[in-house]
Amino acid sequence: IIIIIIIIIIIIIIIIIIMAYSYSTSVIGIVIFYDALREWVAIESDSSNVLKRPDLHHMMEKAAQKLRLMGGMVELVDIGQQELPDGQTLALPKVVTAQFGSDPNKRTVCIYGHVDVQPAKMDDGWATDPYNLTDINGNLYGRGASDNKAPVLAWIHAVEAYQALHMELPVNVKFIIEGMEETGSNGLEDMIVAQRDIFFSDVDYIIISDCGWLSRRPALTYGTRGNCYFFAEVIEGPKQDLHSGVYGGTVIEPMTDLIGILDTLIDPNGKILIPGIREAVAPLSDEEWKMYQDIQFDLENYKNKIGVDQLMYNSKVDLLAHMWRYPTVSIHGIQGAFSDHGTKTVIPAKVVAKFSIRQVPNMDPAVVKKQVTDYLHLVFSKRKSPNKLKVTMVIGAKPWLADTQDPVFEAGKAAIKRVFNVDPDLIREGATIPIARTFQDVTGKSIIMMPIGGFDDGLHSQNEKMSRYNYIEGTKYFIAYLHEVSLIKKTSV
Ligand SMILES: CC(=O)N[C@@H](Cc1c[nH]cn1)C(=O)O
Repeated sequence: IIIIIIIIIIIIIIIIIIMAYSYSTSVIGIVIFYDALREWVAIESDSSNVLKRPDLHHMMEKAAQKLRLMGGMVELVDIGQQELPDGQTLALPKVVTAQFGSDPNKRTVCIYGHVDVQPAKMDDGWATDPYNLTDINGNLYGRGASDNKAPVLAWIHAVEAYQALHMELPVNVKFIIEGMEETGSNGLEDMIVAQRDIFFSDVDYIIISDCGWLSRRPALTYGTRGNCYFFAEVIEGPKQDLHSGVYGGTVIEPMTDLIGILDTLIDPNGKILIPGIREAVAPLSDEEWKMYQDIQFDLENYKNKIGVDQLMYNSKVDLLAHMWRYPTVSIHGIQGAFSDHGTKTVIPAKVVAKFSIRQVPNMDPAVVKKQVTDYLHLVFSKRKSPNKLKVTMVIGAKPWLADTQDPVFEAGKAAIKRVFNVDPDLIREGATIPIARTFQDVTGKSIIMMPIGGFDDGLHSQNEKMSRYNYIEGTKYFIAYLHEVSLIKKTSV
């Protein structure tokens, strides 16, 4: 009996030691992850604010240094200058490239991410300082936490995990990290073209983790919409703003012309009225309909999340289809309009409408530009206004769509199954990641989007966050993916 008791005590002690060890290592792991994200979020790398450009340069240096310390072959690639509206120029943040391993017998993956952020200030309505990562109930709040600093770090931690365990990386891993994503990835396309036969020559797959899940269920993303962004200016009206009491009723008002033509873009049921746009859209196949049907998505949750009682469509399939694979027109604003508090009785002399049309297969931004311009001029001419209309397309980003049968998606599904023990949703993204299509067109490589962001992370909004769960489990998922993607080689070579 004494011997049995001693054995039981020894077993209990061993169990306690193992539990204490695993707890302390997981705590250390969490602290390391947390500290890394805290340090990155603390840098106000807002690419839209020229005054923050030194912070952005610092952010790129910091990312490069992190990869250097891990033993990566790192370069900071100069991508030139940005031309500002006032004609001045400003150095673009360098693009960080890094490489871990160059074994020709292994697959090579290239991780794309960005470390610039959208603007954020307390006055916008943040509950905590946007640049001081704050942990509340398992959520890490801070600007850029989800978009895109934690996902970039999660990929870095995945490589670190192999290193910490003294395990050989199963694939060669490259990184391409930019600092201008939030303002249109200036300079990156030229860099990709220039590096096509150099940096990208041995890359098999390009991975982007710059989007989110649709629900609590992990997802793989196989498509994004593009975007054509227009300015419609009504000009050559009065030479300056006028008093509406004194001049109202005597002049043909630019704002009335503008509102009149804007109202002809889309009807109240969401039907785009510009001839040719709807006709170009690839039809919804039965297979696609079935895929949407199987996706976990709750319309009531969605309504609650955005705070509306009624949506444009009442069925899940219709809603998802209009979110991902049909075009839409959004009117964003009117420059020159009176928009302040108060009751200024002004007739604005010159107004510029900003609107955009999300692009889907098989739309072509060059064709859309002509369709929109011709249509608006026709509608405007019918008004017989003495004012002039000028239409310009300032962004023309194409949609991206991947083949979900590509082995790169099978590897993603297997990694999700391994870590989360569920089959992922295969989803599309209504927003635009212009560089995805550039990667596809320029390099010809397979692209996959592997989000780890939550559906409620508040990207670009107040109180952006990344949950601890998604950050940590997301890192495990990336570790598993590097393994799964290496198996593609074994079966197909
Ligand atoms: C991911 C994301 O939010 N992308 C932006 C990019 C964009 C498109 N047109 C202008 N900017 C988006 O709005 O989709």
